[in-house]
Amino acid sequence: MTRTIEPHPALPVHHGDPFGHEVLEDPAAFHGELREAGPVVHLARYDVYAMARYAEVHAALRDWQSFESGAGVGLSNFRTEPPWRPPSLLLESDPPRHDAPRRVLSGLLAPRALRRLREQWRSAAADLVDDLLARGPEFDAVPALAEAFPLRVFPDAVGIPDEGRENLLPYGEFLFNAFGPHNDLVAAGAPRAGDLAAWVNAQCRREVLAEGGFGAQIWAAADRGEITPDQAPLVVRSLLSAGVDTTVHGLGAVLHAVATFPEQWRRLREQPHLARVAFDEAVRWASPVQTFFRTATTDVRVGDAVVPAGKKILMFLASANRDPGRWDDPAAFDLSRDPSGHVGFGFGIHQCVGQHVARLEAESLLTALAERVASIEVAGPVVRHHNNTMRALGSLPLRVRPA
Ligand code: HEM
Ligand SMILES: C=Cc1ccc(C(=O)O)cc1
Repeated sequence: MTRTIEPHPALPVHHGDPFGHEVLEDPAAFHGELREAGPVVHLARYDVYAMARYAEVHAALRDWQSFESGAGVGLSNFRTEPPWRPPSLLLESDPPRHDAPRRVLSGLLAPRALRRLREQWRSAAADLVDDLLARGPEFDAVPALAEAFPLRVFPDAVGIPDEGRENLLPYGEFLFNAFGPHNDLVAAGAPRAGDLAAWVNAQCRREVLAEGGFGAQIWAAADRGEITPDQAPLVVRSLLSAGVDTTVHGLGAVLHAVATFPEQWRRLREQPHLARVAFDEAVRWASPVQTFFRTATTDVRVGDAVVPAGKKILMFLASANRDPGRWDDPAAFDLSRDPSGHVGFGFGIHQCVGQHVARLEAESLLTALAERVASIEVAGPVVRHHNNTMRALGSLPLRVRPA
């Protein structure tokens, strides 16, 4: 007999739609309403619970036992409806199933393991920026840099074939929309989802993966018994799922930030070592990954309220990253701030295992730009691209003045 739980009387209710175009275009007001309403708010439209303050989001991300990922980290509950693709062994798993795949990727994607890529990625960034500047001082940074650089370096690092790489961005686009409700964004991508998923799955097979790439290294971990051969393709799939669209929108965010705050670009040029902190500050400022869900494993008390077992909790990472209770002047992109502690890469056992890859991509591109470009300014309308989970730019027209 299913229990019909009415939301707890101490629980504020919000009737807005976090996945509607109004909020996706500019979520700041909605986030502010949720933070002011209380530590947890019932979103009546979807019968889910929202956490938008830094303190609760941070605490819930740490408490994987009360707030599990194994029922999916989207609106859909894997325990009541079939997932659209086999669940991830990292993102959509909890310990103990989560442990070995996580350990394997943590090793492969650790800063010391990425040192072999530094020189290659730096020169790839330099070539990309040289070619771009040779074509003139004005360009749309989304296709020219934010998309072009990850696609130039990451698929090769994984070791997938050249054929069909144009499927990577649309696959990620659909995946991140699919964490939300079946709205117009999911409907638009649904016709191609099966083919895109089939192509991605085919790139995870041992025989197509180039020697020395992350993919081949994952299969080698299976040979060593660190994961099973059945798990290996799914772990490769995690890289192809999480490793492209996220960095595209992370780079878009940092380019948007330095063009919007030109005095910060000047600081970065004076102190090039700030490239890394600039990226983390941009991830805090924009939160390319805006939200993820968890599922309550028991009736969980949050403040005076109780989130009933089995209910979904929407964690507003972007709101936590701009919570005035945690950050001074949160809407400012400021390189003198210490952004550590931001939840743009999550926190706890599921914290982004690819964050060092993302940081190396950003450091490579920002360094190449800082050496060649004296100033960057927005040169036209900045157009947002709506996605149920990601904060993304459709177009970022920039004008640069060469150094
Ligand atoms: C700016 C770029 C990126 C952002 C903002 C980002 C954000 C995140 C966030 C918020 C999570 C936590 C998910 C959760 O708690 O449910 C996460 C997990 C993850 N990320 Fe990233 N990510 C980025 C780049 C990457 C890259 C480049 C890779 C692969 C090379 C990657 C692979 C993963 C994987 C596999 C997980 C799941 C980890 C686990 O569940 O143990 N991410 N990422
Ligand atoms: C942060 C997004 C993300 C998406 C997919 C996966 C996965 O498929 O494991 C992991 C992280």
